[in-house]
Amino acid sequence: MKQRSTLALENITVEFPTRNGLFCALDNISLNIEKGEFVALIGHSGCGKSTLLNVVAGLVKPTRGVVFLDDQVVDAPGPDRAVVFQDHSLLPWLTVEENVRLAVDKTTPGKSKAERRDWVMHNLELVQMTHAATKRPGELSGGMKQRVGIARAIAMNPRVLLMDEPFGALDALTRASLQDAVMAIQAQLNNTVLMITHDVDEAILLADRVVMMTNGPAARIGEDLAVDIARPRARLAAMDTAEYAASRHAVVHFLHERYRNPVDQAA
Ligand SMILES: Nc1ncnc2c1ncn2[C@@H]1O[C@H](COP(=O)(O)OP(=O)(O)OP(=O)(O)O)[C@@H](O)[C@H]1O
Repeated sequence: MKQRSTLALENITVEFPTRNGLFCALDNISLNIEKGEFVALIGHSGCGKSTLLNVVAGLVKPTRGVVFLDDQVVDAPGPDRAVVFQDHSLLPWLTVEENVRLAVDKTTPGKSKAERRDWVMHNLELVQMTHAATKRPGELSGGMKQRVGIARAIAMNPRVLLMDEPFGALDALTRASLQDAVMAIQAQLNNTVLMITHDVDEAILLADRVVMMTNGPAARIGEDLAVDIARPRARLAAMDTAEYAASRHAVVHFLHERYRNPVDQAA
């Protein structure tokens, strides 16, 4: 029998009850992600990306279908799947260090206090935030808060990192610097990642595969594109490759020709 992928979504359908009856958001979606793979999920607003990520996070129960993580059924939130949201969701009354330590305390109960502190600082170092360890979120820029959110997620040592538009609220330069940080961390830790983005360049630069969703209702996976650009990927050099241009063309064609934004179509 064929072995299941590390993360296996099998025939996921999500229907939401609404005042006008059932609304089918996702229709029979199957997706396999291997250990260490970085998958970007892209599609127009409202197609169902967050719903799919929330199913994997255990925050939305599928109407039909099953999610397996290392062959175990996933049907509730758990520390094996850390989520980074667009809004960093740090606790404002705790320092940077305390915010990360909260997650570490929950997920590594066996470690001594000193070990946990070292682990917190190690993860802050990965996102280059040790200098701000004693600051509170209110004293940080948006990009810095998002770095701490990423440190908190990876400090949980999750089997899968789920990112829902993690850089969506940042300006272009800060976004680029965070993308570089995530690529560096990925190269070091070999995380398994599912990331939602609206940004074609971000998807291609970061991901091993770009999974494109059709417009809802009843969204499906329209195309699953492997991005064959060698790693490590230096931004400018990667963008100059023929593979980058071909991948970009495929995604733009999908989003703006085959499955145009339903808002534009209605105009
Ligand atoms: N709890 C709910 N009840 C009813 N409908 C819902 C619910 N949650 C989501 N939907 C609908 O399901 C569809 C998919 O929503 P979802 O938030 O997953 O889309 P998305 O692709 O993440 O959008 P965006 O890119 O704008 O964040 C939308 O039409 C949305 O209105």
